[in-house]
Amino acid sequence: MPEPRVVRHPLVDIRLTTLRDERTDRATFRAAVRELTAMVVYEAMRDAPTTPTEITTPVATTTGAVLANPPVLVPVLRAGLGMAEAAHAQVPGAVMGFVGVARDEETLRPTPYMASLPADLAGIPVLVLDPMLATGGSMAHTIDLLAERGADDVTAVCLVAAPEGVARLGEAHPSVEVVAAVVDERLDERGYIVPGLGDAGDRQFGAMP
Ligand SMILES: O=P(O)(O)OC[C@H]1O[C@H](OP(=O)(O)OP(=O)(O)O)[C@H](O)[C@@H]1O
Ligand SMILES: O=c1cc[nH]c(=O)[nH]1
Ligand SMILES: [Mg+2]
Repeated sequence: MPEPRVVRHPLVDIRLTTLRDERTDRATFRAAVRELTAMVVYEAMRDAPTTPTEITTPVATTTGAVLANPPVLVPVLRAGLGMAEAAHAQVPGAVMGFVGVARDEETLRPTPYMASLPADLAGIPVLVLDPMLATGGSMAHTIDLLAERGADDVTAVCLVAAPEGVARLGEAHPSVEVVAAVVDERLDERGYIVPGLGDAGDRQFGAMP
């Protein structure tokens, strides 16, 4: 597995600071998730091949570009839902699939509850959207579902990743690339990323009763 690709930029750093700050309210947190997602998806698509296309401007004809192989976007519910619109805005032609998985906070194992994905993903780039890569269990489960459908070009697009999750993905799915806004220090004893930002789902949508 390649080293995770981290987006180094002051505009990334200031939004990460907003996300990390416990005083940030829900609406501001969601806005920072959207803004940061645009930047991380931009980086994740850096090497996407394009096909030349002839167009005419008001002044002259010229050669433009279209994506040769648009990706499928797969937000992981709930927290990844906050990334979906911003990622779609970057890649408007993308098809979107959905995976629902909640981590059992006792065992830290992923509990799947839904999947709505294209049946055949062979040869199609897939960007999985989840703000948090902690133990890596939720992402590994999602990529298992994609692999069952033939996916062979998967990128995990995260905002905050832990070294433990990156390592686990490297073992379970060595060909998967991780693109993140930051790789933090470690997990704590409850499986939370340190320093992290807390529970990304709760901070966007509220704690589940
Ligand atoms: O790498 P892991 O140890 O599996 O943890 C990461 C997962 O935890 C969070 O979701 P959560 O389970 O809290 O569900 P939610 O999005 O509904 O809040 C996060 O969005 C990831 O999906
Ligand atoms: O720090 C963490 C770990 C898992 N899920 C989150 O939302 N945050
Ligand atoms: Mg959560």
